[in-house]
Amino acid sequence: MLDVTGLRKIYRGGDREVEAVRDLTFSLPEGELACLVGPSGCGKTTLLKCISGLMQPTSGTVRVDGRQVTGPPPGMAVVFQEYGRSLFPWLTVQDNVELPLKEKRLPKARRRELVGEALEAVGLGHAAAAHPWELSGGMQQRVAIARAIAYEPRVLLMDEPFAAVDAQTRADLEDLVRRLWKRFSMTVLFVTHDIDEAVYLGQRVLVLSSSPTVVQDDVRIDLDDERDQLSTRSAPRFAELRSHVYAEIQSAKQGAAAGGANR
Ligand SMILES: Nc1ncnc2c1ncn2[C@@H]1O[C@H](COP(=O)(O)OP(=O)(O)OP(=O)(O)O)[C@@H](O)[C@H]1O
Repeated sequence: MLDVTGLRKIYRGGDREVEAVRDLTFSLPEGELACLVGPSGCGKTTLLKCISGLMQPTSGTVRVDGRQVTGPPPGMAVVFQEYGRSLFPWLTVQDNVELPLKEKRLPKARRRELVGEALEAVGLGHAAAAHPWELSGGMQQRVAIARAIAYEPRVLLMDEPFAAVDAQTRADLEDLVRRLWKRFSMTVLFVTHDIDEAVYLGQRVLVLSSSPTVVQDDVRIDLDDERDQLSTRSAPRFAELRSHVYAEIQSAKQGAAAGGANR
């Protein structure tokens, strides 16, 4: 469903060049939930911008469902970290969620149906008439998730979506993402700084090296599909997987400190 091949991105400004992403290749089959972790500044956001067609790579290709991405692809939705800036404060929750569906030119009755279903799915059916500034941070992020879901995406990209919410809300939102992923059968690429979050959520964790970036490791998460914040996180296998991913990230950082000698 998502194929990234030989992706390279160099930022150029004046006489300065930053090679943010060197050579990234990976594929996500339809319906997979994969997490992407890597040291700060390794190019995670750059990668997502290239996948979502917001930015052109310097070389390499991104394909969604076999079609090369040259602009925002149909059937893809993105949830960003900064929910406060991604919702329009002058629109109600209902209108925020409905806006992309108007762009899609769906008839009003269908729009209302999708918005209602998405808000119910994130537990905000009661808040349709509220404005974003009347909601807590966690609720605003659920509105952003509802807006993405209502769009009926086949591919959902999430860029550190829970970085700004408290730990309890974060755990609830993680479980929400897994429920929605199963219910709507989407392909999900979830970017996070948090190793525990990546292992808890993903079927697979892609570990990126430090900049300039390559895929350092691709870890299959062989935990039980039914996950639970208490029992999954206290399972011995969870601890093994998290230690493995942690060690990979440390080695990526050391590789960078020693002159970028990553694989
Ligand atoms: N517009 C830009 N112009 C020049 N350099 C940039 C630009 N955007 C990002 N970079 C550089 O590219 C590299 C990767 O940045 P990016 O934001 O993609 O990393 P990240 O992994 O998302 O970071 P973090 O985990 O800290 O959010 C960094 O060295 C950054 O300084």
